[in-house]
Amino acid sequence: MEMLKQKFKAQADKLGEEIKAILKEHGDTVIGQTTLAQVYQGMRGMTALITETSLLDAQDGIRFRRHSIDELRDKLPKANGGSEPLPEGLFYLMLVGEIPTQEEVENLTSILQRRSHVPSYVFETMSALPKETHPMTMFVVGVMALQGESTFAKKYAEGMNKKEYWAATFEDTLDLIARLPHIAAYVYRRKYKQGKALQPDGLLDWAGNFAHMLGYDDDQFKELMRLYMVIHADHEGGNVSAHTTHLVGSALSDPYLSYAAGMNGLAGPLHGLANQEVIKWIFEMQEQLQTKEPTAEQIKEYVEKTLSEGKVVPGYGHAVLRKTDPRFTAQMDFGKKHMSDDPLVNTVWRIYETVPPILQSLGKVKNPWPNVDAHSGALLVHYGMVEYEYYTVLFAVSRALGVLSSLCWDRALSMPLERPKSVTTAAVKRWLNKEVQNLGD
Ligand SMILES: CC(=O)SCCNC(=O)CCNC(=O)[C@H](O)C(C)(C)COP(=O)(O)OP(=O)(O)OC[C@H]1O[C@@H](n2cnc3c(N)ncnc32)[C@H](O)[C@@H]1OP(=O)(O)O
Ligand SMILES: O=C([O-])CC(=O)C(=O)O
Repeated sequence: MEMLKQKFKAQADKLGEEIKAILKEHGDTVIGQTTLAQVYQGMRGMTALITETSLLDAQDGIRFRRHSIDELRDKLPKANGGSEPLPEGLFYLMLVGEIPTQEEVENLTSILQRRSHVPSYVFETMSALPKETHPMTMFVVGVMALQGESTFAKKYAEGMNKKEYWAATFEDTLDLIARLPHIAAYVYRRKYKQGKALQPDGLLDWAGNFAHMLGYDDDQFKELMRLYMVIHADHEGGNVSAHTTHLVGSALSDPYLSYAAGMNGLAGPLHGLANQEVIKWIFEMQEQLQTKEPTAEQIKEYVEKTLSEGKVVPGYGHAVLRKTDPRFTAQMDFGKKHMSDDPLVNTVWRIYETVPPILQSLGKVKNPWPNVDAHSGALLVHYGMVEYEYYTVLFAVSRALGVLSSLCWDRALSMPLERPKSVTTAAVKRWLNKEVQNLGD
């Protein structure tokens, strides 16, 4: 742990110096223009954030420290006998910018195991909620219950020096990542498995143990969990969950508060909740059509019905991507390898052939291609995890790796309070009518 922490600090000090030099020489350089449409329409395409852990290309998709998903699947260390990357390795990569060795990943796995204890009051807090509570709500309540454990919050209350913020954030990050699978597994077991919690297996890796605590001991499911935890971890800084975590963290809210805030954003249907919406939508289609494998023609009609009811087709479209999401493709590859004759997985692939031309024909959808959420549920259902309301919790556990390593960077680089300017439409009108010189006067 000390080695990883020192390595991170050394990288952060180096980058901090480079940023100082960049700002000294180029601080006044204009990087783009902002239009009124962008301000009114969700700030699409407006470069306004620095996030070190990953970068999204509209055509090629996400790269983590310049490594594509295919490269990660190839280069990151694997579990014994496995072929999918270990998410601990990706976390290491996002933190320090280097692909770790097998030994470095194994060390990180054991550090996380040692920090994974969750106090019983956290489970008691979650169990006070009615069983019907949405799993994401239970999960975030669990995270919030744990907030009293924050090293950052304790040290801040004791008068911590600014120079120590990064170290306290680092401690909280490791603690929280170590504990999240336990909180998440508790939610699943309580809601769907009569509250029968399963003991962790200290010999397993972080994702393998998570699968085990959920109650899925199939080796292939463990492999799926490793892949799932890698591909959902980060998507640069502007997505709702990453941006929210960063924004809330900028007020020096501790990592527990910041992560919980971000996950409330992930729980929205246009963001992470879309994965549950996809399977719900497909199950409803199967029920309405009375078939497990609808034809392309039947899917087309169902899509048109969805659109005519003023709803979006879940799992399709993206705010940045303009091609099929490589996270979709990675899951398709996993499906072809392990379950190519599964009817639900085949339906997902048939939807992929059917939906893009329909969305394209609307003339307004900027990206008619599938995103990560279009595929994930069908793989989970294959192994028996049919409780789709739970899926976003898996996403949330994975997303912790990205947003929390980013939060470490935020504090190590002394990122300031985020506070952009807003204006009213009345102010916009005054400015357009030339009644005032500057927008916002
Ligand atoms: C992990 C993730 O967060 S990935 C995204 C998960 N979300 C989904 O899959 C939900 C379905 N998709 C969507 O709602 C959108 O594509 C979003 C939210 C992802 C992106 O939104 P935007 O950047 O605003 O998309 P875009 O600029 O293409 O929107 C233009 C129009 O097309 C519509 N559109 C976009 N995607 C879809 C879709 N999948 N189905 C139907 N209509 C769509 C928009 O609703 C909008 O319509 P409007 O002008 O009548 O309001
Ligand atoms: O990038 C986005 O806006 C949404 C997304 O796919 C993610 O956060 O994984």
